[in-house]
Amino acid sequence: MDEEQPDVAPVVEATADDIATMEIRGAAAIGDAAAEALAIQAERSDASTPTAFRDQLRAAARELYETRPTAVSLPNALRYVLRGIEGETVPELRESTIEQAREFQADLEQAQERLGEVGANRLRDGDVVMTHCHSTDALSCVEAALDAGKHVEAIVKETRPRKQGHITAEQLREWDVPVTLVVDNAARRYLDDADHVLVGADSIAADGSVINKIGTSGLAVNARERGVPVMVAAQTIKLHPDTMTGHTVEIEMRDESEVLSETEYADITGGDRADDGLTVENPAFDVTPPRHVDAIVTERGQFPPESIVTLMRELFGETTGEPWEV
Ligand SMILES: O=P(O)(O)OC[C@H]1O[C@H](OP(=O)(O)O)[C@H](O)[C@@H]1O
Repeated sequence: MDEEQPDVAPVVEATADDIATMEIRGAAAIGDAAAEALAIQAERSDASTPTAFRDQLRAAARELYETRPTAVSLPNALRYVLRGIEGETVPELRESTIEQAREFQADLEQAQERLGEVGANRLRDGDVVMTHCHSTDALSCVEAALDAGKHVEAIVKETRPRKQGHITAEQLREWDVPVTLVVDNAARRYLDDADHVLVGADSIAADGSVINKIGTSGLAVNARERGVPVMVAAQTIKLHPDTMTGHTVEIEMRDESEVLSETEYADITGGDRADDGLTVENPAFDVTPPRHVDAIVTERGQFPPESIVTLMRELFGETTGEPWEV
């Protein structure tokens, strides 16, 4: 007999869809949205028993989890909320879920602010940062430096295929930071004008590897060659606990349509959609080894990448498992 699927609020499905299509994007924003969706699921739950309530929440968590595989802020957010829930009755569980989600969201905001202050210490008055993609953690370092009265300029990489560099440029211009926008291929040339490479992270592995937007690793190699320090801004929810037990981080492969439009595809294949000889690969992230990273800046201070595992153990212990296994 088929078991009945627990009811998941439509808002959870909508959030999952927005994460998958990148309407909601950026590791911190994804974690925040996931916590919010669980809070709304709890608020709107029609469960009549505590077991049914928990089943619904677990189903919601699964749906959110299955959207994008690389940013660990998503499972970390789900774990934080689900593991903190207490109560014997449905109203108690409801209240506790909402409280946990709000606590997570508040911590997230505070952590980013604190991280910004830590990261700003690395930026001197007059420094030029080169950015890749759009990271709110990275930008919080610039914001804090500006608040401290420092002048900062930026070389912003466009970041193909989705050009999130434009979002970075927009934010920096709002803050009146002079911006030079360059295509990704021009990065090496402009590294000579940069004092720092400043990027965010979707996940940090136990060995200090940084998983971030595709193109970060090449940029870091070039920066090392040019003697430009690489600074990674990542709140501790970007630390990937599974990597402490040897798991690797899955790299999301996205649709080829982000790389080639239908017309471009047709131009290459002469109109043949079913050309087996043409493969388009679109990995969203890559892995930068710790030897190419100078510092990981978190709300708990800055760390050489090789020592990040100490902080991971302190924060997560050795526990792993799927977020809904509580
Ligand atoms: O959490 P914050 O610092 O905002 O962003 C962290 C990272 O998330 C983004 O991924 P995507 O654009 O969601 O694929 C970028 O790779 C960025 O560096």
